[in-house]
Amino acid sequence: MGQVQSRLTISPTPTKLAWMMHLRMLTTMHGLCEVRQCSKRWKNLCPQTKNLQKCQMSSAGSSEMLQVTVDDKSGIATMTMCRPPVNSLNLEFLTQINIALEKLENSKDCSGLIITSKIPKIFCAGLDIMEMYQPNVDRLQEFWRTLQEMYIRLYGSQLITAAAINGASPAGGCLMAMSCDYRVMAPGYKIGLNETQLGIVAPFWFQDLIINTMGFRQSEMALQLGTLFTSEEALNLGMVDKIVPQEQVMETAIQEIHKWKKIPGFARQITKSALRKPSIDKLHSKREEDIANFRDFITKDSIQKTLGMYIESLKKKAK
Ligand SMILES: CCCCC/C=C\C/C=C\C/C=C/C(=O)SCCNC(=O)CCNC(=O)[C@H](O)C(C)(C)COP(=O)(O)OP(=O)(O)OC[C@H]1O[C@@H](n2cnc3c(N)ncnc32)[C@H](O)[C@@H]1OP(=O)(O)O
Repeated sequence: MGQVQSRLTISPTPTKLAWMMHLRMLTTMHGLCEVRQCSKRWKNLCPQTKNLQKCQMSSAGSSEMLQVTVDDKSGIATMTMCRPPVNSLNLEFLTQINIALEKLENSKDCSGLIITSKIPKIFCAGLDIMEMYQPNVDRLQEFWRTLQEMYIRLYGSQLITAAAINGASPAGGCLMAMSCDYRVMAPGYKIGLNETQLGIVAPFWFQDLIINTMGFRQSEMALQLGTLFTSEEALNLGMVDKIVPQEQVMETAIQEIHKWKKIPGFARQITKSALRKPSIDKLHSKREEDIANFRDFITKDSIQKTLGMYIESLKKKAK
């Protein structure tokens, strides 16, 4: 077990150096645990368990935001989001997700990943709107880069990935789910890219992802209208692959990954990469431009006003 953990440690190879420096900068800026400290925690925790390895990847004071377990019999990892109240994705949370994705990707003992939520009725509420409202521009840009990173890692993962969608999944939550290979959802929730309803625009890579998932015509309607679909509508459109009762969502995701594991891994990975690489390469080639577009768009007075009104409407609704 201890050996398994040490293989999950991020090593500073030249290809990873830029990413490490980026993480270091974030840890310094935002008080997150250092990568090496995270690895140490992982090492320290795991020998205490038998089949199930548990890793707390959170910074001190925000423990359990992200729980990662790896079943060492099946090699299936589960990443459970628990950032109350609604698992919204802020800079620190995204950074933790990226660290976990990198570790799992590099682990020889992990072959599949399930992403799910611990918060009742919520999978993920998308981006933390507070990151975009009256922002510090440096942080805003870093936030967007970190979101791009999450998409690149998850959509491009060699692992078999499944979203166990056990609650609402608007916007960035939908992005996360659609970046997986398979989506199983509980009935009665909403999912979709609702950006236009907030007065903002889903960037080109969100658009590419939904088009890749459910085709152009349905995507152009969904994107312009900012439609949030019921689980049943999402199934009919191909946005999700299966609906099962809430209590069967996890088990169904596990069974599905077992099914995919029967396919020779090398062939499956090359096929996945060939299908997804063009979209990922496109973002790679336009990354800085996309960050600048996001910054310029979000910091417009008119967009700030609209976001302010949206935040107010959410707060009123919550009362
Ligand atoms: C031309 C170039 C273009 C370049 C690109 C430009 C721009 C693109 C930018 C970004 C893309 C954006 C992606 C996104 O993900 S934006 C986020 C979208 N998310 C939403 O709209 C979801 C909003 N939330 C809800 O609908 C509901 O909260 C819920 C998730 C369905 C849950 O409902 P529930 O009734 O259970 O909870 P409450 O509504 O009472 O909420 C509780 C509590 O949480 C706060 N909250 C909700 N969502 C968010 C969020 N996304 N971020 C931050 N905070 C959130 C809510 O305000 C309540 O707070 P309170 O303090 O009042 O308790």
